[in-house]
Amino acid sequence: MPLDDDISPDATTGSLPAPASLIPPLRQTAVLLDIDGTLLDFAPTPREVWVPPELSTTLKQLHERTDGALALVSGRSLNDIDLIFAPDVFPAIGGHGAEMRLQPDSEAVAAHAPPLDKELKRRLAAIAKLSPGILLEDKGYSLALHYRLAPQAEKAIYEAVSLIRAELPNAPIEVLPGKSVCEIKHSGFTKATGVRELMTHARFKGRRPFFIGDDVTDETVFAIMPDFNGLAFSVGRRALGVDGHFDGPSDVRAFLARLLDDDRDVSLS
Ligand SMILES: O=P(O)(O)OC[C@H]1O[C@H](O[C@H]2O[C@H](CO)[C@@H](O)[C@H](O)[C@H]2O)[C@H](O)[C@@H](O)[C@@H]1O
Repeated sequence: MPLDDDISPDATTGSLPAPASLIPPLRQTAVLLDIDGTLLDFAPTPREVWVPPELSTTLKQLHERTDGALALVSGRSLNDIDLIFAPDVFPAIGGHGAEMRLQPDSEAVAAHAPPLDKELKRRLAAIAKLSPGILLEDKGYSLALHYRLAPQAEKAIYEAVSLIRAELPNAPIEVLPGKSVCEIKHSGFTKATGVRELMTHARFKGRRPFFIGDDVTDETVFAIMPDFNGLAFSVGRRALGVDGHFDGPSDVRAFLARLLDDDRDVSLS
């Protein structure tokens, strides 16, 4: 079942060391950031999110100061990410690992993203008829059913998806529960597979990554950070195994801005 405001059934509260003290100099770091619920506050619908201008400035400076080793790691499509952050463009993993762009001016790679079967999509899309307020987000390779505006429909949505899923036991698809969203995507890729691939590329390779995320899908990335001697930070709650956590997106934004200041002090000393 979905975990609306929690990151894991095992999540606990409690304080952990202040994350800023753990981050190495930016020239040795890869900055990996989830978007919704981490960098940005939640909005009633996906298109209503707002990118504070100070955040744009911070991200651009972090991108520069890490020599390009900053990437957004999102469930959103690359196209959607670009619309939200326009006119800025950042390296990104989109669609939970379905797409990747290594540099702002490079072509997107969508190697892991066959389109969802049309008939399956049609059947899933019909679930939106269960209630007003259910929004469909079609990413091509996946379909998201948003119910933030129809919270009472959550159970019915998951039951309807389960029925369809049960009729297709061999279909290479999986159901991703998110925050007020149920997404159906091809199996075989996750945010973690995307990050593993990203970390083989020149600008990221050999750096010590840190990843900040708030959602269940971000836990796949938390789990692989030790493989890169990296650090994981959760948002909202303390997730299992993380190195620190933030109360909310505004704390993440303040933390990222502070990293720039702290790093400037290190460079000058
Ligand atoms: O991996 P993320 O970058 O955190 O993206 C996760 C999903 O984010 C978007 O949906 C969520 O944010 C919306 C805007 O605040 C909110 O209305 C919705 O309820 C949330 O689920 C996005 O629309 C999805 O495609 C992403 O998978």
